Amino acid sequence: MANTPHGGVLKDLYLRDADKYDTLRAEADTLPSLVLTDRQLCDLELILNGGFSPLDGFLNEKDYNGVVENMRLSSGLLWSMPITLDVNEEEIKASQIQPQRRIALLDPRDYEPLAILTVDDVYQPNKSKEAEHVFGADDSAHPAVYYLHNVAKNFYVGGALEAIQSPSHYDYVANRYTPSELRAHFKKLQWTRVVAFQTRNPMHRAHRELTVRAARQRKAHLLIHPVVGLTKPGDIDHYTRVRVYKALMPKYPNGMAELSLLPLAMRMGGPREAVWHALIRKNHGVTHFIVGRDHAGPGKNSQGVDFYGPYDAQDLVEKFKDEIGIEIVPFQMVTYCPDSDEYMPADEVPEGIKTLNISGTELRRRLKTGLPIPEWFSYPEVVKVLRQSHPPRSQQGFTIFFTGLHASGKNAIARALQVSLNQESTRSVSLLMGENVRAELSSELGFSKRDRDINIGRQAFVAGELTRAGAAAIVAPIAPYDAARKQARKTIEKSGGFYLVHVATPLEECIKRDRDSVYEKAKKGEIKEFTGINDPYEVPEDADLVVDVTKQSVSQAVHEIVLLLEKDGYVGSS
Ligand SMILES: Nc1ncnc2c1ncn2[C@@H]1O[C@H](COP(=O)(O)OS(=O)(=O)O)[C@@H](OP(=O)(O)O)[C@H]1O
Repeated sequence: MANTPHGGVLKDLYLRDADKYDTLRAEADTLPSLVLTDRQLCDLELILNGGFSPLDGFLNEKDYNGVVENMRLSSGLLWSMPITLDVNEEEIKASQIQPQRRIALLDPRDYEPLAILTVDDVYQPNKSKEAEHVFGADDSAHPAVYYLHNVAKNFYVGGALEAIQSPSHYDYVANRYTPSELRAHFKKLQWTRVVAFQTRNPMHRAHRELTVRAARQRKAHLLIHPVVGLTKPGDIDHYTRVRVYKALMPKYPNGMAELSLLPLAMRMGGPREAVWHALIRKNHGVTHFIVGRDHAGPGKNSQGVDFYGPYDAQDLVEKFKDEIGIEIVPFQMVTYCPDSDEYMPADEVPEGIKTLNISGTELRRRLKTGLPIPEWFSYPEVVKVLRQSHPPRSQQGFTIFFTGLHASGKNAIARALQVSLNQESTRSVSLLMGENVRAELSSELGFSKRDRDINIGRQAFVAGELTRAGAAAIVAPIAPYDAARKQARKTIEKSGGFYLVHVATPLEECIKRDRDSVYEKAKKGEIKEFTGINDPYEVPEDADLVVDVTKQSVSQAVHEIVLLLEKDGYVGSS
């Protein structure tokens, strides 16, 4: 028998409201609407499918205060995380949000109506108090506290929901189970004791050993239940992680474990989050839940100290275990003992026995540099997936962003660099020359500061996309403004390497080299806003390389760029 939902009844609002679909769908078109944020969308999905039972809407002020202050809803039921619908004043006005009003809640990706909210109240939270009580400190080094103060809007709207439809998913659809579906699945499999494992990271051998030990100890089956909603900023993307989980699943004995993806928006709230996670798993029908060391930990606070103690989460779930109604399986991380070639819980390793581990940082370093990842640590199938998503520098994209005056030689160097890079077979090389860009991408733009900034922004966007796809992008605009260049660096660095090369050939030399006599025309006033003559050029102080064709040949300049790329591993290594 699957576990009883929290509060006794699974609040599957899809099932409850299925008969009213046509009416609710038609009503939604007549109502004021609110477009959900990404976090609200995750929360809504779990309210509608019963994952957050007993909630059947976003918290009103009374429930919110109870949850913040005492981890209790006004019904007295335990609930540790405030699930709130934050709005701003404009939205309150535009959607006429006030008690008794009905509001259609829209999916931010396609504006489909997902639910109708009947407003109970609109209230202004004390965010610092929420931070202190829920997350333990009003410190923006905590990602949820940062979100609270910098992203969440200033008013919360409470009220019950009626379900219209679930948000559409286009990835790993077959692996997404609602609580009702999972309960039916367990029934079909005749699973009565199920231990769930929560994760937001790739899984390796240690996790497989840990979960199998938990299942063995409790004579239970295993549910691998990773979060694919929102996790900690900087985490490995969920596409890669799900590929990893799928590669790992065949390593369990047949019939022992199932994989289901949870569209949860994590808060990294440590102890309170562990209680929340346990309640969510209970709603999914699970009977046992693994809580490890530093469960859902956000890392260090602004003083460099961990927000929570390593066992705070285990302690809090233990304190409320009767009310949570799911058996908690506390777990030490298992560690590898090379002498006996086995994994053991860290606290059971006899003194003097050698252990090995590879930290997340070390793993990222090995992926980045292409260094081997030993088989005792992970499965070759898992490593293959990670390597595909984290190719070594030699397979990553980069952008060489030239800046310099007209006729400085940047075009000649850019063309020569393209030819030189074409010798490598690893990536395609795209050259965005100023004149081509002006003809194809920015044909309506002139040379005002605003137009130049737009022009650079467009090139940065294209170069960023090429870089992300693993190509080498060479751009060669004048790019006279520091702020626009810095913005370009910011845009492109998100996708791969970025190098600013200043072609610093002096103006007098550029004028001498100018075969079309454009500088002459500019001096005579025939061309307006001409860089170097009657428009500024801000010399970069952050160039990764400075070249000057009065001091070096084109081929020497190209060689210096290649040396720069080689130093960082983009060319020349396997
Ligand atoms: N007013 C004015 N100022 C500067 N440059 C001018 C101007 N009018 C036309 N041109 C010619 O336009 C070419 C490309 O300019 P860019 O797109 O690189 O300029 S910017 O980066 O947007 O500032 C640039 O050519 P290249 O330097 O050969 O790329 C200029 O010759």
